[in-house]
Amino acid sequence: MSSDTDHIPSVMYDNTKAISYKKGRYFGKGGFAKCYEIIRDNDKQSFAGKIISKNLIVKQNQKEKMTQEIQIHSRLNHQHIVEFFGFFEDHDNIYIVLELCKRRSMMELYKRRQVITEPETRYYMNQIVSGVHYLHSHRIIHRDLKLGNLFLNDNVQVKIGDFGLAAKIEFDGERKRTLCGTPNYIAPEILSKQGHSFEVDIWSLGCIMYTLMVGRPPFETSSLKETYAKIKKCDYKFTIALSPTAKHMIMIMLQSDPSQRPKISKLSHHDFFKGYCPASLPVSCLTMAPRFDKLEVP
Ligand SMILES: CC[C@@H]1C(=O)N(C)c2cnc(-c3ccc[nH]3)nc2N1C1CCCC1
Repeated sequence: MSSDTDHIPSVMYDNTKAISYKKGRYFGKGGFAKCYEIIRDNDKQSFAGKIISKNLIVKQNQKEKMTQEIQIHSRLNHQHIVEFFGFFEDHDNIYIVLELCKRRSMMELYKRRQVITEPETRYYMNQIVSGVHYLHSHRIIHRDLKLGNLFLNDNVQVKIGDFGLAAKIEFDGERKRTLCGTPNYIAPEILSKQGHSFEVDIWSLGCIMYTLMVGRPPFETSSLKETYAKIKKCDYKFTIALSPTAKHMIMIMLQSDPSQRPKISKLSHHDFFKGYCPASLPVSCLTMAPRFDKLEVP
């Protein structure tokens, strides 16, 4: 609930770096945060600001989660991860300064297009897999990979964001037991509290690829309880014809047994990526299906 005690000033000061920002247009809510475009005064560069009222994070564990998100995100540096520019606070709020992704996220793309072509799916999955490979090689699990966290910049490049549920694997073989929050594409081992690790992100990637190519999430039903039952039984069907390699790639990611799912390093070599993959996509692809003249040689 948005309490009206939130006071978000029109000018925000980062006293540690002596930088000030002007508050721009409102983007919407992201968890506890109210999100705005913020414009840096000295060079007029625009950023995405995540502004969290201190009234909302009073409990110790909420403070710890906030610190964990900042601690994890601030150390990341990759072409397909949202850039983290810094954070600061004043009496009322905590401010997180992030890369502005002008084309918002793949959720908007999905809402406009419903389904996308195989070449487009290769283009997006290639970038998402590259970003997740970086995370896993730095022992970070994202744990909430979903279309709304896959941001798009003006060049239609994917940027993985929102590390609010992310965790660091501290030692080999560590299985996380708790997850405070509800991931959108939640893996079966989280539901059955078996302990979880990197494999949950592979499950989410399977859900993302299925949703992009079929036009709806694999386990969607009218109630959360029913959806969880389908996830536990791994009960999903392909209701439209996909190419054999696309179907195979989705199937190996959507396996109940986490140990059977491919590691992220293996995924990038899957046969699915051997088909035509555009080097870039025009912004028109966010609203209309493209026609690729380099169609696959039969
Ligand atoms: C700041 C939070 C979140 C985010 O993490 N990023 C990187 C982001 C970037 N550009 C945008 C952006 C919105 C409109 C143009 N760009 N939005 C971002 N969001 C949205 C804001 C509302 C929910 C999640």
